[in-house]
Amino acid sequence: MPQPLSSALIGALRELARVKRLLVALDFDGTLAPEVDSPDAARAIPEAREAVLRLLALPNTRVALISGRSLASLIAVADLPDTTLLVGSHGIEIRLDDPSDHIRLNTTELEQVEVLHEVLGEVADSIDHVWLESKPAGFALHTRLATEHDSRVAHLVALSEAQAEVENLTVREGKNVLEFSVRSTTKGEAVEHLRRYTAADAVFYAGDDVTDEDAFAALLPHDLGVKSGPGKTEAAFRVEGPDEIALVLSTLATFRSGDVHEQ
Ligand SMILES: O=P(O)(O)OC[C@H]1O[C@H](O[C@H]2O[C@H](CO)[C@@H](O)[C@H](O)[C@H]2O)[C@H](O)[C@@H](O)[C@@H]1O
Repeated sequence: MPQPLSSALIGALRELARVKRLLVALDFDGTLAPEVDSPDAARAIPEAREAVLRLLALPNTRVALISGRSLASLIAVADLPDTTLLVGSHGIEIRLDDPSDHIRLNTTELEQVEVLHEVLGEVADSIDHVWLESKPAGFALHTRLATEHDSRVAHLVALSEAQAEVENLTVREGKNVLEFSVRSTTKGEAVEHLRRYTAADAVFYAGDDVTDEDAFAALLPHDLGVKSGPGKTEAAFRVEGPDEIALVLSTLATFRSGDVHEQ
């Protein structure tokens, strides 16, 4: 059962629902989907999925997922209609309305990915319950099931060895994960890109992790940011987790369908 939303948040959602063109941009893990031990097993809770489908069906309303996952992994776990705009790998991979667009790494980047694979693979192989998730432009070193000590060691060794081998590496820390990428983009840049692409008059963004802070920072005064769960944030509002995010999204869909009919 979700916690009720504050009246301030309900008021802000009512205001936001009135704009002509709205972009609803959402993080996936920890926001629509509760955290689980195996990334492949993560799914949006039914109420969140239902609310996303309602928003997707509304006119002048675009829905985007902006995730740290690779695009392929995001497509598999999100399982949403093709009208959903998708951003994977923290902004590196983008699937808009033309699905034929794919990330192409240059020769140097491809070599760097290979070096990273070797270095990080050795770290993962040598520490219990540490494993490597492969992405087109890098890797996520997962330590969720490792002991706290092993996790710290894995992060330290991986960081120093990867940085020694690959120049200008982008490193991001998430929940029980350290991510290495040979390209540098942020969820904030993704929000800006999607704002232009959809010609949105306002943006709603919800996210739970450190990398979502780039997206919150890219919001403008008339946009609305909602943080899912604990941790420092620049978002204007915070709710407890995916159950409450689902309620936020269904409230937005309800307001927006009313406002859309009045237009
Ligand atoms: O930007 P997001 O959509 O929040 O994706 C961030 C990372 O999510 C996945 O890892 C996290 O969720 C897993 C499933 O709940 C969990 O097992 C892991 O500990 C978390 O770090 C995904 O595997 C990563 O690639 C994403 O970058």
